[in-house]
Amino acid sequence: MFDLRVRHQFNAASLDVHVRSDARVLALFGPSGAGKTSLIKALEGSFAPEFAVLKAAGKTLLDTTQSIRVPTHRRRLGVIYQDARLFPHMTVDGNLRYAEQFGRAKKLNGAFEEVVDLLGLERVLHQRPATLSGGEAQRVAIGRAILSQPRALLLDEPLAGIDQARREEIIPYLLRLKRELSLPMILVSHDLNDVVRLADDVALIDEGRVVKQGALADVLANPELSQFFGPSQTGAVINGHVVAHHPDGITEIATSAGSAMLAQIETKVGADVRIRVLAKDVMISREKPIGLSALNIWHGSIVSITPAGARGVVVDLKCGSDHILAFVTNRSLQALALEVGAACWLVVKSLSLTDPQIS
Ligand SMILES: Nc1ncnc2c1ncn2[C@@H]1O[C@H](COP(=O)(O)OP(=O)(O)OP(=O)(O)O)[C@@H](O)[C@H]1O
Repeated sequence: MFDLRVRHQFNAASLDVHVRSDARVLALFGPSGAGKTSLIKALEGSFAPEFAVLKAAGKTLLDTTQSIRVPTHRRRLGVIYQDARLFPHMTVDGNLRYAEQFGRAKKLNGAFEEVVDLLGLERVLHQRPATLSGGEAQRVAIGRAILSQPRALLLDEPLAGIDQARREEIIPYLLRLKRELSLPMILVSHDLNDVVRLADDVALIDEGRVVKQGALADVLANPELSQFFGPSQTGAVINGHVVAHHPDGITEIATSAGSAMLAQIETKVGADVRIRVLAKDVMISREKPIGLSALNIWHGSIVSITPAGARGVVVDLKCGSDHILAFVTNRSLQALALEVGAACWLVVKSLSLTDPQIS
């Protein structure tokens, strides 16, 4: 749905990227100054790179080799920035109707009500932007973008200016958009939690280059990238579905690795979830552990062992059809005689399973 090629030399930095994705939600992830915003600006038309071939949802928006340059106002991209940028003198209703009216000549019957409902905006329709919380303002900005009937949504750090509690409030709405609208989206973020919850594909960008791109689970399970993610963020994502909420406050999730138990979540029984298993939270045992308080004990075999810094390695384990990464010190590597092909038991404390969300 996106094919984005950009080359540009700034004074002190250069950008040379080719990002491709057919997924519903593509995340651009990387540190500050990596080049993510420049890519979004090139797409929306506010930055003209020296070389670019930009395609979104089947339409070529810019091709410097063929002098194709769709004017900004005809690119039909809904862009959502860190700040909501609403018209301050209009109510929420006015902001949304403006987008509906000027977005495209053809008004879609029922679309307004549907978007208001989708984003939970009924209660604030008659308020002015100054009286909205950051989360509400962002939801209005998203609604406004959708009502202009874009070919794609570009979300440039939409949650960056919002405190954690409000972020938790917005993410379910973004997941709803993803589920209910057939609109390709690009999410720019430097927060891996947001990427894990929303994206299907991810492109890792650093210093103006693509470090890696592909399906989210594949990229996050790549042990070579532990240097990029760092010791606290390295970890695989596995998919599962909720099997039961037990009376003792534990939710049980079925995964290909086995049952995963975690502190109760609100997601309905049967719903799909994603679970992030951080490499620092996984212990390895050669024997089946007994008498441990940890609730998640899975069996797997070692696929690779990759050096990660001076003190340890990242062990890639295949459990069922999933890959799980574990940080292991060099001392434990020796003591357990870990090697490729060895069968192991993995121990993950229930509370270490993080960020389950509807996928
Ligand atoms: N107009 C410009 N003139 C000079 N350098 C620029 C310009 N725009 C971007 N850059 C440089 O290009 C690099 C990429 O910037 P960009 O804003 O795209 O990064 P980013 O990944 O979006 O970072 P952030 O998350 O901080 O917004 C940076 O080194 C930045 O200083």
